[in-house]
Amino acid sequence: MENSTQLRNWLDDMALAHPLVIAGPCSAETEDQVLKIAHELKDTDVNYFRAGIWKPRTRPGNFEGVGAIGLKWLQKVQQETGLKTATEVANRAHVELALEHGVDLLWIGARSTVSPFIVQEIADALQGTDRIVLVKNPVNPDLSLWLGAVERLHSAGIKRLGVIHRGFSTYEKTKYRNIPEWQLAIELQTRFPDLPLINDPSHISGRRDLIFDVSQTALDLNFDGLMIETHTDPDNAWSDAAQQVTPRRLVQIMKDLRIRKETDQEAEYNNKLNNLRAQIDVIDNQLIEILGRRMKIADAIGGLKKQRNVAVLQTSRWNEILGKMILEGEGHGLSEEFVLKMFKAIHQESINHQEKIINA
Ligand SMILES: O=C(O)C(=O)C[C@]1(C(=O)O)C=C[C@@H](O)C=C1
Repeated sequence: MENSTQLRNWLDDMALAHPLVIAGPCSAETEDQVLKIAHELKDTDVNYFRAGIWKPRTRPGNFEGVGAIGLKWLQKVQQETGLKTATEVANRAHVELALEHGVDLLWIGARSTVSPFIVQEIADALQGTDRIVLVKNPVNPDLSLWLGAVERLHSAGIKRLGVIHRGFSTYEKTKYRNIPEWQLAIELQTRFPDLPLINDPSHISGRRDLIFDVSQTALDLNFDGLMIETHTDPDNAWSDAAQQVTPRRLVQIMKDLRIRKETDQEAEYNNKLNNLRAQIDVIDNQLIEILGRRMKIADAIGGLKKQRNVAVLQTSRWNEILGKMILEGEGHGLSEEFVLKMFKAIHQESINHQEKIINA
């Protein structure tokens, strides 16, 4: 699959004055609940009403969705509010039922995207559909797996495609439920600049107080839309209670978000920008040159260690460097996270250099 401006036709055709908004409860619970939320979202920026019908849960025994009856409630949403509808599909039977019930947008969840077998089954069932199909990132940060799923749908003749960034599972304790790894979304945009990219701040955050900031970051990174879980009584939701917001809060979020344009033609802005970029170019070249010099010294250390048969990894020296550099970084406005990442990469490169020398 190649990038093509046609990939964004379905989104451009909507001619929206704001990012695409998909909102609604994590799960459809009852007909009343679905319709109540939909009516509250009717005259807002919301374009698609979402509700989970089949819920993939981490452990059995939790609420696993109301099943096919919920699709009838989504039809009522269309009739009563004029909102288009969206739901997750995870196998052929889900696809067939969703298509039969006129669901306008279908998405493949993170736990399905990891399995090429499941994705292929869904692609085959969707063959040639004109519905919009979005692919959530796989739970692990694997861009090829994510794009591979999109490719399977593309090969099945599905033209109205897009992706949803919902963050990635991690063993580490962080403030997020699923860490965003924004670099991956940036790389995806570099490879497929025209593939519509939606952010799911609800699953990244896992808690409602982070949703605004995650959404703003997404818009600052040129995302095309947001999928935000919305419930009239979030605390008593049957699934994902902590991360859902009320329709009122959603409206406020949309009002407060600053929507940025991709670029600006104004002369003075461009002059200043070019000047600053020229400064960055000079510094980037210096960085590369200086890192090259550091590696030459590492090579010399490798030579010394070879003579004396000493191990490459020197943990205490390494910890000493890290501690010093974190403090140094702080003084220059650099976060600990960044300094750690950067020095881990430098250390690894240094080890690779020495490995070559010591084993030559
Ligand atoms: O000081 C050393 O012994 C090195 O090999 C250099 C260096 C580094 O790049 O700073 C690399 C590997 C060691 O684990 C510690 C530090």
